Amino acid sequence: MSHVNYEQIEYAVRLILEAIGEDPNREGLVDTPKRVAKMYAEVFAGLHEDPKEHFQTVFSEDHEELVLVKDIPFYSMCEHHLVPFFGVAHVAYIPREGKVTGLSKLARAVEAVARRPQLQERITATVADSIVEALDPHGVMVVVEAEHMCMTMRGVKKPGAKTVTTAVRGVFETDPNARAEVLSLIKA
Ligand SMILES: Nc1nc2c(ncn2[C@@H]2O[C@H](COP(=O)(O)OP(=O)(O)OP(=O)(O)O)[C@@H](O)[C@H]2O)c(=O)[nH]1
Ligand SMILES: [Zn+2]
Repeated sequence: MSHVNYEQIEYAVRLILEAIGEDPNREGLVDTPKRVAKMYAEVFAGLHEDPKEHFQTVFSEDHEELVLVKDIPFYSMCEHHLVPFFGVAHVAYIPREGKVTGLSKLARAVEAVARRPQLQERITATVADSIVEALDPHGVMVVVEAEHMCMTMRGVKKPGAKTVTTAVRGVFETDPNARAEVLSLIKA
């Protein structure tokens, strides 16, 4: 179910078009408010989603070694300017006592958290914390690399600049070798 108020977005977009000096009734723009409402419903669909819900698929597999899903593409919207930032997330964890989740669920959690007005740091930390809470693993490490359109197409205008954020929990906080292993696997 969508929590988005389509009519309100349509009304607001019409106002913005007027405010920039456009004619919202001209042919090319007449359906734009509707399209934008539909797009916002899609790109903000994760707002009321709890990423932990995705970790209900748990396999009792006796694997207490590193699991890394890397290069998970994501698109999000920066909460300051409501323009996209996008890149890849790498999610690593070390399961405890047979609590191994489905690999796709790590990507689903990234997707749920990215589809909100966001900060890159918050995506990184929320994904890590949701895995800790749901699976109680030995450790979690999340690395996110992204390009922010608010830094490329406007403002400081630095296309190509990449922001890298990390969140480490459990053994990754205390063991530099564990962190180094993940980083070398991400680079490999
Ligand atoms: N920490 C953090 N900052 C972000 C993120 N996305 C965008 N920003 C920054 O948010 C800041 C907002 O700064 P403000 O000074 O309030 O807004 P502004 O005048 O539009 O800033 P400029 O982008 O420098 O033109 C900018 O420095 C953006 O680069 C993010 O995910 N994390
Ligand atoms: Zn921004």
